[in-house]
Amino acid sequence: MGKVGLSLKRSLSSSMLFRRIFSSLNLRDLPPSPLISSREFSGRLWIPAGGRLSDRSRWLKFQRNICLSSIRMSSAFQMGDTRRPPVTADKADLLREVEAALGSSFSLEPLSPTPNPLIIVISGPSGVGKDAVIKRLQQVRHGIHFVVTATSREKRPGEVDGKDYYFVTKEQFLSMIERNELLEYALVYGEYKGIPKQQIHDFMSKGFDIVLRVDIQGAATLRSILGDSAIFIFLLAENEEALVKRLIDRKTETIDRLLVRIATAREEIKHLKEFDYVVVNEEGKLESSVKMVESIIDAEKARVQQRNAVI
Ligand SMILES: Nc1ncnc2c1ncn2[C@@H]1O[C@H](COP(=O)(O)OP(=O)(O)OP(=O)(O)O)[C@@H](O)[C@H]1O
Repeated sequence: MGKVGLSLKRSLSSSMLFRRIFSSLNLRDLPPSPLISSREFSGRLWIPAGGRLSDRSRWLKFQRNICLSSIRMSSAFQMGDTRRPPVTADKADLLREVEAALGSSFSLEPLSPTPNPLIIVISGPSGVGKDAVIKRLQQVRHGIHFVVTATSREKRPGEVDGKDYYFVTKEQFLSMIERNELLEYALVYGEYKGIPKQQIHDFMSKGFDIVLRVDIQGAATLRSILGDSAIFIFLLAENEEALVKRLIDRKTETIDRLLVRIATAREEIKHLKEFDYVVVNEEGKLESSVKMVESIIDAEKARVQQRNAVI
């Protein structure tokens, strides 16, 4: 079958273009082509002579011709040509053509380096919701490891050894200090709390982000050890009353301990400016607080100058 060339002016709108092709070919009853869209036409299009296609096999042949001519057109497209390159139905063929023209194949290596694992320090006054936020964060986000803190305090109802804390005796804790196994430790309300180093090493080497939960005093110590290589997040309640109500609701505090925690919280809030971020954990809005922490982590992952925490 001979061929005639039909020159399509690029200035024609896409609807005009299609109307023109379809009216010349009498194809109104045929299904629309899955292979081409009117936007993809430019330059010269080849169609079978005669122009009347009445059955499906001829229609498919017609589509094939369009593809072939489109590939031919893409060969003619040269660097420096400001026209949009024609898009073929077979992207793989076009890709190979471009690679051949450049004389090298395209790399599949990521264009940006893999972000470093982060150390995220979450701190804030007692009862603000540190445990609650971290627990939920662990449920919704993969690739993070919450370092289980060792503590000499009594286990609270519902807490699980090795999951919430490593519950150890005071003697056991003191021997961990002696063996230099803790990144940081402190005596808080008469009880020891400390961060085992080994867990951080193990999980960072596997690419996990590390979440540490410490009180304000612990955060200050970690800042002196880690400097700007870690992210420091201060968790706050929306106001003092909400904070106290939360502590009362928890039913873990005697009135004396409550008073100590409130006085301490008032002092601790003054340290806010030493942190990188503040997240307000509003009453009944735990999910939003967790989302905010996630956003901070995501933004840190997108930093051009990555933090580089080394323990
Ligand atoms: N956004 C919130 N809305 C309502 N209640 C909350 C919210 N966040 C936490 N809580 C509740 O407040 C109480 C205190 O939370 P949590 O134990 O997590 O605080 P914490 O900062 O870890 O305290 P501590 O430092 O004393 O261990 C818990 O009963 C918890 O379920």
